[in-house]
Amino acid sequence: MMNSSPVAAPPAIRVTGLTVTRGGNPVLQGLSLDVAAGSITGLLGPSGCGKTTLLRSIVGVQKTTAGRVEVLGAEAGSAVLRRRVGYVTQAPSVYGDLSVAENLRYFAAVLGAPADDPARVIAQVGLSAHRETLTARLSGGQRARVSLAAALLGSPELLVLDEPTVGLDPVLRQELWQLFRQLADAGATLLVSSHVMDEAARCDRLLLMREGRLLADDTPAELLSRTGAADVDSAFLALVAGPAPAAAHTPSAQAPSAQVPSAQAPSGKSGTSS
Ligand SMILES: Nc1ncnc2c1ncn2[C@@H]1O[C@H](COP(=O)(O)OP(=O)(O)OP(=O)(O)O)[C@@H](O)[C@H]1O
Repeated sequence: MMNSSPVAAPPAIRVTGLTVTRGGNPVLQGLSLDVAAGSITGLLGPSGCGKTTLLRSIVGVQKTTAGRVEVLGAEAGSAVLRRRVGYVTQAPSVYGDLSVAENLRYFAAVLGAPADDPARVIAQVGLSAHRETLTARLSGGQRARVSLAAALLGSPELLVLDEPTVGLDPVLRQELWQLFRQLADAGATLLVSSHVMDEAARCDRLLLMREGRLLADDTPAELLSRTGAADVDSAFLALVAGPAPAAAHTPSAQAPSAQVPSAQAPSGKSGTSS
């Protein structure tokens, strides 16, 4: 007889027992989580809780002490992931002395992305009117969008975005979240960190972190109903005040693994560091 139960798609990211120490301090403490493919997952938590460190571990540029990080079925940082993962760091990593279009043409050439990709990604981030402007003359928010555009080159399957909406006005934030949704609808997986809790409602799933541990891994609706809170800010406070953090779930199956480190980073930064 055929088994009619649906087969769960493998997660885009699987983190198992991840421990990271930076400057002698434990920053991530045995973190386990899955990120579903084709969805937007928000990574939320107060400044210093370890969000960037987790994202760096996922793109393979962070030295880890223990545990395992698998991305799209390969070991985080594997060479095979170079064109499949886009990463936007908090600091825009583009050249100030090149125009927007020159930056994008340069990164497209480095990545071997299609020749018409620069124009596509410039339009996606709403910078077509500034394509010939020197990047150093752009506002902070515009520069951040050039960085985002670079990460969109080659249409990566996974986008890891570290606080992509910081410093943007509400209209631009809304437009970027619409873009994130379009990308997820087209099948991409997005992991987006933020400490703006009101962005949480735009995500399919939320990972709430505190002091290197996972406080919650829920949909926005589950998080609110579980805590009885009216918004994510209050839910976070309720969880902090609660008796014990929700246990981080342990993934039940292992995805296939692969080899060697290095991830697509617009700045061309590579290698791991503490
Ligand atoms: N290069 C480093 N050396 C030593 N400790 C570090 C280093 N970078 C970060 N840390 C420490 O690691 C911890 C987590 O930092 P991380 O940048 O991951 O936090 P975050 O949640 O992303 O914060 P924010 O929201 O402010 O960006 C912090 O306590 C920070 O002081």
